[in-house]
Amino acid sequence: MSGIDLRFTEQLRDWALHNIDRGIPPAPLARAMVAQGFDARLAAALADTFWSMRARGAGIPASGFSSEQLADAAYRHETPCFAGPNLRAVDGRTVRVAARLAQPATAVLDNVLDPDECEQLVALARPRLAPSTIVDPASGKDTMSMNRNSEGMFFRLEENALVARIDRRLSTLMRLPVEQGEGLQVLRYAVGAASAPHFDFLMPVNEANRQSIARSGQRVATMVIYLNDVDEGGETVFPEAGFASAPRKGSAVYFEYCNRDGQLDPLSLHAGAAPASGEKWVLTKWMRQRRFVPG
Ligand SMILES: O=C(O)CCC(=O)C(=O)O
Ligand SMILES: [Fe+2]
Repeated sequence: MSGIDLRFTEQLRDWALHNIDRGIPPAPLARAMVAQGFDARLAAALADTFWSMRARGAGIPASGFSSEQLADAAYRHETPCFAGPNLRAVDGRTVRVAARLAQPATAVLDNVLDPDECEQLVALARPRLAPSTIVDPASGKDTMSMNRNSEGMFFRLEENALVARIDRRLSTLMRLPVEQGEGLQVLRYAVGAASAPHFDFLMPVNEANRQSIARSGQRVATMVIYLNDVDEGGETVFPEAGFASAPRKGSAVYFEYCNRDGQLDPLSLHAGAAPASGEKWVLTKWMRQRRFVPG
C-alpha cells in the first residue's frame, strides 16, 4: 500500500480494535498507550483514527494510516440544533435553553413536557416495563447487564394521542421529521440502578447493527426527558466531557453526535447515574438519518 504516513504494528491494531468494539472511546485508548510509553500526540492520532474509521464501518488498513485518514479522524462540529434563540415556541408552549455545551453539542432544555404529561407517561409505561437489556456491542445480542439495571418499554410511534403529540413536539424541537424518530422509550431506575457509559449511535461491529444502519441510517441525536424529580443522583453523565445533567421533571438533555459527513462524536459517551433515593424515570427519543424502519 502506498501513502502510509503513520505506521503501527499488527499487535497495536488488534488491541485497539478489540477495545473499540467493546465500546471504549479514543481518549482512554490513547491514555493506555501513553502509559505504555507512546508519545502523547502520536497516541492520540492513532487512537482517534482507529476509532473514527471503525465507528464509520471503514476497513482498517493493515499497517499504517495515510495523512488523509489521519486528518479526517477529528469530529467536525456543525452549528448545533439549539444554537441561537434561548426560547423556542413549540406546540403552544415555550421551551427554554437552560445550558449549552459545545463538545459534544448538548443543550439542557426546560419545559419540554408538562408535569401532567410526565405523570400520564409514567402511568402508561409502568404496567409494560420489562428488565432492560443492553445490546452487547460485540455480538449485537441483547444481554442482561451484570450491574443492577433499569427497566424499560417502548411506545410505538404515535401509538396514542399523548404519544403522538409528544412525537410531533420532539420532531419540531429536534428539527427532523417524525418519521425519522424511533418510538419513545421509557426507562425506570430504582435506587442503585444505573446505565453504563455507552454511545447512542450504532457501532457497525455486528450484523444486527449493520442491518439497522442499512435500513434507517445512523442515529444522529438524542433527547432524554426527565419524567420525575430526583432528590439525589440520577444525572445523565458525559464522562469524556466532564459534564452532568441533573434530572428535573419535564426538563431534558439533548445531544447530537453524527454530522452531515457521517462522522460520529466520541465525546457523546454518556451514562445514566443511579438515583440515591426514590426512583428515576426518563423518556428517550432517538432520531435517525432516514425514516426509521424497525427490524
Ligand atoms: O438515564 C439517563 O440519564 C440516560 C438514558 C440514556 O442514555 C438513553 O436512554 O440512551
Ligand atoms: Fe443513551
